[in-house]
Amino acid sequence: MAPSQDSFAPRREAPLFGRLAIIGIGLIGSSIAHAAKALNLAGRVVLYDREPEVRQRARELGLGHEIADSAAAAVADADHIILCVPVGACGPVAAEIASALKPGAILSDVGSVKKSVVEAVTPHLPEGVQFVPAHPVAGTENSGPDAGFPSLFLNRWCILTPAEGADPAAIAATRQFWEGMGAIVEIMTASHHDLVLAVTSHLPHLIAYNIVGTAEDLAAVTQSEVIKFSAGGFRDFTRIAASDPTMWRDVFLHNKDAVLEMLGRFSEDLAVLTRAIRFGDGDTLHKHFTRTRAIRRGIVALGQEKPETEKLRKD
Ligand SMILES: NC(=O)c1ccc[n+]([C@@H]2O[C@H](COP(=O)([O-])OP(=O)(O)OC[C@H]3O[C@@H](n4cnc5c(N)ncnc54)[C@H](O)[C@@H]3O)[C@@H](O)[C@H]2O)c1
Ligand SMILES: O=C(O)C(=O)C[C@]1(C(=O)O)C=C[C@@H](O)C=C1
Repeated sequence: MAPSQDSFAPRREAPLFGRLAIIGIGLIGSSIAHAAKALNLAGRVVLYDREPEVRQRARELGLGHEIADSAAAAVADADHIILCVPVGACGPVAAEIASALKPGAILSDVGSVKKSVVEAVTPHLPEGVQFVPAHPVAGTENSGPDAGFPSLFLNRWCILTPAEGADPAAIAATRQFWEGMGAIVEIMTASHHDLVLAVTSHLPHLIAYNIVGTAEDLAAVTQSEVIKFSAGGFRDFTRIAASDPTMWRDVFLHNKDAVLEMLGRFSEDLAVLTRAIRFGDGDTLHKHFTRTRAIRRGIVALGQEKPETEKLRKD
């Protein structure tokens, strides 16, 4: 059974926004739709996706209050608009909806990369529309309109990266919206966001994509036993490596500099471990593994580990 509405965040008595428009009905767009409707964060939740079969599925699932047939129709008269499309599509979608945005509206997004999204969206912003970029650091390896669930953002970070001088009221409303879905909001610059996420999210995905590909390439040598014996660490990598190819292609193309910087550091550190193994330097290995174990325990102590959310999802 899905968690009851009140079990993950309190329902608002009065909606925060009159009309919320969500462009892109995948994992994140459908999760926001579930939560915003259940928690009364918006009086009317309108969704649009460029794929007709996704719109059809969203209707069958009863997502939001209405599925629009064009992006312009979805955003017309909307107070808050969230782009939930792959990062490479944010600029083109902003161009598509620009003339339909009403003055005073707050435009936002959920992209996993922030600097390139800001650069792509800002030139299309009409006078009187505020852009408050957001990135909920919450997700799964699943995509599409069936993948969403309302408690996805509960106790997870949501990073806002407003430009210097952005309207404080628009930032405050965006913060309230994400806090309303149970997220913990932090504000930083887009560049800093991209550097931090390169190491905490983008690099781990690249490593997972790489190791699963390598194992597959070695199938002949291992007699395909990678699949049979993949109960432990490798299985965790396969979950991550099952993440959406379009989304992750865009992440790496749009956070190139930060990912390459972190990949360089990663390769240097890997060389140190490689040397320790080659020369039987157990002390170096033991010290390193002790340090990383402490990091994991710190994350668990901070409550940033996922099982809580996963559990809610399965209930
Ligand atoms: N998946 C995650 O774990 C996760 C977590 C946080 C943020 N994000 C970010 O959220 C965004 C969406 O990711 P998702 O996982 O929901 O992806 P998804 O693949 O589940 O959904 C994306 C949807 O966008 C639609 N779309 C693509 N281009 C479009 C366009 N031009 N106009 C209208 N619709 C369009 C697609 O048809 C698809 O239905 C991405 O920018 C991603 O970086 C993802
Ligand atoms: O848990 C997962 O499946 C995720 O990959 C989620 C994850 C992450 O790296 O933490 C992936 C990309 C998003 O931008 C935010 C969250």
